[in-house]
Formats: sequence, C-alpha cells, structure tokens
Amino acid sequence: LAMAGMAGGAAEAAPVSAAGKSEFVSVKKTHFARKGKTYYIAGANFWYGGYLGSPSGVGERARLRKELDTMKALGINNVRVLAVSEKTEMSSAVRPATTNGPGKYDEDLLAGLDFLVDELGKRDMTVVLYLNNFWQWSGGMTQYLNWFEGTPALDPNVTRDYDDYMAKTARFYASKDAQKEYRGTIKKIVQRVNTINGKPYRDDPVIMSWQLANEPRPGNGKAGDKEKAIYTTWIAETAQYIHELDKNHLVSSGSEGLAGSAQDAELFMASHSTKHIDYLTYHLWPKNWGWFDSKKPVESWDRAIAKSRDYLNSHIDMARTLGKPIVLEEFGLDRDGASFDIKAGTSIRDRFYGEVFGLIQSRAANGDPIAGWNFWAWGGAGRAANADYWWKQGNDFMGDPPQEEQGLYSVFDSDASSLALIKEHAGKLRALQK
Ligand SMILES: O=C1NC[C@H](CO)[C@@H](O)[C@@H]1O
Repeated sequence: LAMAGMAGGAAEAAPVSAAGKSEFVSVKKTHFARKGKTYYIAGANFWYGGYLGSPSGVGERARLRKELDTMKALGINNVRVLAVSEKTEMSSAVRPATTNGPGKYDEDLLAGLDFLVDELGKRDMTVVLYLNNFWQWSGGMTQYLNWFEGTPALDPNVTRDYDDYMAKTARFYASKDAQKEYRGTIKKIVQRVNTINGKPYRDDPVIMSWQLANEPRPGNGKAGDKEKAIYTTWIAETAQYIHELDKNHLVSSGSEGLAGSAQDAELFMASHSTKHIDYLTYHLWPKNWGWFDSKKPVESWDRAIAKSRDYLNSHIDMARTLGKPIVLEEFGLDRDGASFDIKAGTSIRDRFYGEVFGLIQSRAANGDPIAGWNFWAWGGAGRAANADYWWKQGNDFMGDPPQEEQGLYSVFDSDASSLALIKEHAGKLRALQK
C-alpha cells in the first residue's frame, strides 16, 4: 500500500498470481468465470456512481454507501458506470466533468471513482467502466471534436437533428488529435492507482471490464462502407491498446447491437469478431426505437414485445456464432402513462422487465451465451427537483442523465414492485452460478 499516497499516478503493477487471477472476471468460451464458478451479471446502470463517491462538491458518500447496500440486498452484483466525462458548454451535459480540457483532470471527481471501486470491493460487486460517450450528456465524442476540430459540440436536444448529430460525432474515430487525447485519458484511468486503498486499477478484480464508450455508433443509419470500416478498425485498435495497458481485465465496446450498428448484422459481427473484444454487449430500447408508444400501451404492446423478443434472441444467436458471451447491459421502459412522476405506476415497465428477465433466464439456463443483464437505471434515493423534470447542476443524480427528464427510466427505491422483480430474477441468475 506504499503507493496509497500517490494521487492516481501510474504505478508498476505487480504480476498477479494464478490464484489472484481467478478473482478477475474472465471469459471461458461463451461464459464468464469468476472465483472458479460461472458468473452471471444481475446488474444495474449507475452512471453517476463515481460522482457520488467524490470527497467534495457533488460527492454524497453516505448516499452512495446506502445505494450500494440497497442494490446488494436485492442481489445486484454489478454496476455499469461512467468513468470519464468532458467539460462542455452543452446544457444537456452533466456538470462537473472528470476532464476539464485536454489533459486537465478533476482529481476530486476521479477520487470519487476510487471510492466507488473500493466500496464495491467491500460488497463483492463488480463494475463495468465506460471511458467515453457517443452521446452528449457527458460531453463525449462531440466535445473531443470541439476541442480538436473546432466544430461545435452538438446537443441533439437543441439541434433536434439526431441524424446530423450521429454522422458528425462519428468523425471522432478518424480524428487523429481526438484519438491521441482519448488514448491519453484511457491511459490515465487504466493505469490509475486507487487513492482510497492504494490498489492499481489494473490489479483490482472489482473492475470487470473497460468499455470503449457508451453506445458507440458508426454514424447514422445511412453510414457507408467507409464509416463502417473506420468504426471497425477503431474498436479493434482501441481494445488492443487497452489490453496492452492492462493484462488482467476484459474489454467490451458498449455497443447497442444492431441498433448501434446501422441495423447491419454483418457490421455488428465483423466489428466484434476481433480477439481484442472479449464479450459482446447489447441494449434494448422499445420506446426510444419507436416500437412502443407509451401513450398507447395497449395498442403498441404486442408489436413492442414481439420485436423485443426477436432482438433479444437474435443477438444471443450472433453471440453463439462469434463464440463470445453477450450481456444485455441496458434495457428500460417508462412509467405508466409516460409519466416522469415518481408517484406514477410501473405496471407496464414491470411487465416488460419480467418478459426480458424471463427470456434471458431461460436462454441462460439452456446454456446459451447470454451472461446476464443490467437494467437502465438505478434512481434509488434520487428525486427530481424541478417541475419540468429537467436536471440542473446541484440537483440529485439519478438513473436518467441530464439529457433526459429526471424520472423517465429511473428505478427508485420506492418502486417496490420493480425492486421485487429485480430481486427475484437476480436470485434466479445467481442460482445458475456453478
Ligand atoms: O446509453 C443510453 N441509452 C439509453 C438511455 C435512455 O434513453 C440513455 O439515457 C443513455 O444515453
């Protein structure tokens, strides 16, 4: 622990013993292994976990401990967390940010990540850390382009043009200067020494995997061969770079699957066949993708659930073809009546969660390469502060990042029926771990 005093500087990682190695989540053919057993993910999205861990400013360490205790009691064993954010003018982005400008880091916020990782270790939980964001709510790739290409950081909540946003943001992958800075930040985080417990991140089995970004896409639905080739190369080369920095941890892309691959199954397969990507990820968003109309739930339910089942199954089948585990690391639906109000019911969302949990459980029990789920997203004790449900700096963090209404997809600590479902199905997945 001699390095405990180092403020997150790089450190020579001691070689991990074979016994120590089994502490890390690893891939055994099409399943995860951890501590000598198969490992299934019964997880939550908790993007702001590092923010709550900060020693000052936005930090709420007592709340963080309570949220982790609540999740642990439900049988949640993994959280998926934003590790890096970029300071930006965009109103839809979280403030503060871990990166205040190229090479300028907020050590207080990064100490929050240290605290989160340490607290997760105390609870035998694991974490997936994403190192960038295709979307604007944490600055992300569009902010890198603002820094290095001089283009405006685009906020689709302002431009109202997602197609334009996606096409322009994908230029990140081919921007040499942006990639240089991104890799510098990756190195800073991956080689960080935890300032709470003195452990180099590289040697900490609490971390399950490094994730290239949240929902990286090759562009918009009209992405051409050139964009797809750039995207495929970016995934392989960035994943390889991370493995060069860290011999112990898994690397994943953060892809949504087909929805994040211009609906091109060949692209999804080709961009994830690289040996440097250890497992596959996918996300399921019936409302965002226009399959479900939460203002007309009865009329749109059958179509939404049929398309959801097909999406869930087809990606498990692609995982089998690629011979890698796959995790459904995001899925969600809004509250009854499309309300953001915590007092609104969750009967439709509960039904959707039950369908997703049930399908994954049966495919997993069948030995298929589905390794679990993370619902989107943990709201816990967070509460919306404003009548219009938009986030403002200083308001509680909750499952919905600042680009969305606070309450849209969050699962709160008062949503008893949802928590009961999560507990039931986390237990069923855990029972498969042999
Ligand atoms: O990664 C994501 N996927 C969908 C979430 C809900 O719309 C969104 O908040 C987030 O950007």
